[in-house]
Amino acid sequence: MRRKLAAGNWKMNGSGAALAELDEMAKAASNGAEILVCPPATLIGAAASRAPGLAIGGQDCHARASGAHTGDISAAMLKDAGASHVILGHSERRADHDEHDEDVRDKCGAAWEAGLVAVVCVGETLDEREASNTLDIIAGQLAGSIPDGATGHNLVVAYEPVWAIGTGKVPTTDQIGEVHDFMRASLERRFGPGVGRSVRLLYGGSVKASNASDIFHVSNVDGALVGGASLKAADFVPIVDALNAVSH
Ligand SMILES: O=C(CO)COP(=O)(O)O
Repeated sequence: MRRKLAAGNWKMNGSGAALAELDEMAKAASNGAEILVCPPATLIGAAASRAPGLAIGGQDCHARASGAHTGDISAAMLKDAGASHVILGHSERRADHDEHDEDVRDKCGAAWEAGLVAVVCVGETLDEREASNTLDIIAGQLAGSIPDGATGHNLVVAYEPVWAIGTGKVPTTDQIGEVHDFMRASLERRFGPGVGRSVRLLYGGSVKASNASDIFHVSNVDGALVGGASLKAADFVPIVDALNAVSH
């Protein structure tokens, strides 16, 4: 059985005052699903101290352990600050920082070296979907962004269609199911059935309380990676509740 995971990506939002939101989120953490919050790096230490019942993650790490990389943060530093997870290869990093699959793969290796769980993001653009290239894009990103050595403990994969992020547009449940079943089969083929079946697969892109339940009933959806609706406990906790209400 894969433990369900509700993950929040705060992106570049939140100052110290936002940490109060974690208190209500932490209360929801005893009901089954694991809850992961990835605040800006400046808040990781305080978030981890304030809400020990939540998993706390970074939103990126450098591929190297240390060195002359001004402004960057290593995986070991995230771990030292209290993080247990790190989001890697988010489409905003791929677009804004010119990150490619090889970069994500190197960062993933660094995350594992530091003992962090990597939440590797994949997803097609609207042009790619309209050209019927979605599964090819996902196959390439999975193969290129995940190093050998994945396990159900060190890897989570998030399917985030770029066109669904922050837009209010959500794929149909059939479209989500097609990609998630495809990702499951790809992981089983590459890493073997045991590992392939144990890696958790999240859907991300305009998840809200109103659509969460339908999404969580899709096969091979083990949870969500939530952006805007993870900033406030009043929005995020109902999503966690919807996840806990699903029995598959
Ligand atoms: O990018 C996302 C999470 O990583 C999704 O963002 P939204 O939930 O705001 O669409």
